[in-house]
Amino acid sequence: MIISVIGCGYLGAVHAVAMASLGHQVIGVDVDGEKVARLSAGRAPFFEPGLDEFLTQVMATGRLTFSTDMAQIHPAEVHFVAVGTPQSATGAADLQYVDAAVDAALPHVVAGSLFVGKSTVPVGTADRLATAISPSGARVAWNPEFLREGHAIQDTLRPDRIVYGVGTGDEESVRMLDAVYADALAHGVPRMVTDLRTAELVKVAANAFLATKISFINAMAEVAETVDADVVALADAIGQDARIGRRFLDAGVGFGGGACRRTFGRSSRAPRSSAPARPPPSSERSIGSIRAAVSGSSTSSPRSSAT
Ligand SMILES: NC(=O)C1=CN([C@@H]2O[C@H](COP(=O)(O)OP(=O)(O)OC[C@H]3O[C@@H](n4cnc5c(N)ncnc54)[C@H](O)[C@@H]3O)[C@@H](O)[C@H]2O)C=CC1
Ligand SMILES: O=C(O)[C@H]1O[C@H](OP(=O)(O)OP(=O)(O)OC[C@H]2O[C@@H](n3ccc(=O)[nH]c3=O)[C@H](O)[C@@H]2O)[C@H](O)[C@@H](O)[C@@H]1O
Repeated sequence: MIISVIGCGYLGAVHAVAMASLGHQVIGVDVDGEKVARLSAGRAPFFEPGLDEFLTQVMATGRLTFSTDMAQIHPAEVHFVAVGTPQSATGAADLQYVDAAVDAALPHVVAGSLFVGKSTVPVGTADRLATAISPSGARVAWNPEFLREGHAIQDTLRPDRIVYGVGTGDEESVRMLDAVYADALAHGVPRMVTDLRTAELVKVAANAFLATKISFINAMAEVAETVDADVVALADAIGQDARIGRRFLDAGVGFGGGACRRTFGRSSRAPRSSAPARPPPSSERSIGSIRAAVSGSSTSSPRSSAT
């Protein structure tokens, strides 16, 4: 297939090279000329193990190019939107880059092509974009990304699941995404088809759950410290329970990754030096933070404020 990737940062650059490695023709577009120049020279603008070598190898096939010129996306059948959605001052995701990218792309897309959102967005974003995009004859799907930095290539080529959020009865988008992900699907990667809102919420829920695990083990670390117990042994022991699992149960200074912070705000735990211990985030605060991430607002309910 012919694919465009709009936004070639961490997610987009890895996605672009991974898709081209599978035989797709890929054009990556970014507003950052320096980033495009580096990628075009086969050098990643960030460190990800193996990415420079992978880029060089795939670019030699002629199937992968990068540009700052949005007009280059014209022949693409599928446009992945992978621009940043940083946390704004209110705690909500800032969607200005998503909106600007779609606005810039629209004059160049052909009827029947498909916008596929990969950026992490508040619920309702895809519906809103679909309204703006439909006059062009293009459609919208949401395909959240779960890659881990440091394992980004492997996670992109062989994710543990693929989620397609599509509009009601939109079989054509499913067919097109199946063609994009044919290799992973042929290797047994599970794929789930949901509505647009569920796909957006799946991503927020996954990050919220991971943040909850870290917050929990950090709270247990404080308890363990108080009673002179060993939190690592504790995590090993409870992690043996298949219902709990050992992963994401390493106590530390609290979650600091971009996505977990976007869901929950600041770090879940102060450094040990800030004793006395303070309680973990209350369920009330956690749910409030999830609401903000879901709705794009720190105060309103998910349904009422989704945009
Ligand atoms: N980095 C990660 O591990 C993961 C990121 N995500 C989500 O993916 C999205 C992107 O994240 P990253 O790649 O980490 O961000 P990033 O900041 O590395 O990359 C974003 C890119 O978008 C470009 N951009 C901004 N406006 C543009 C426009 N109008 N047209 C074209 N390009 C434009 C920027 O120049 C930048 O290169 C975010 O929503 C993030 O939450 C989701 C899963 C994993
Ligand atoms: O949506 C996203 O963008 C990404 O969000 C998270 O990634 P991220 O928030 O960037 O950071 P992680 O590397 O997952 O780690 C979060 C933080 O928690 C800490 N952590 C992690 C695991 C653990 O057991 N304990 C712990 O303290 C890490 O050291 C790190 O500071 C998810 O792990 C990714 O799968 C997801 O794709």
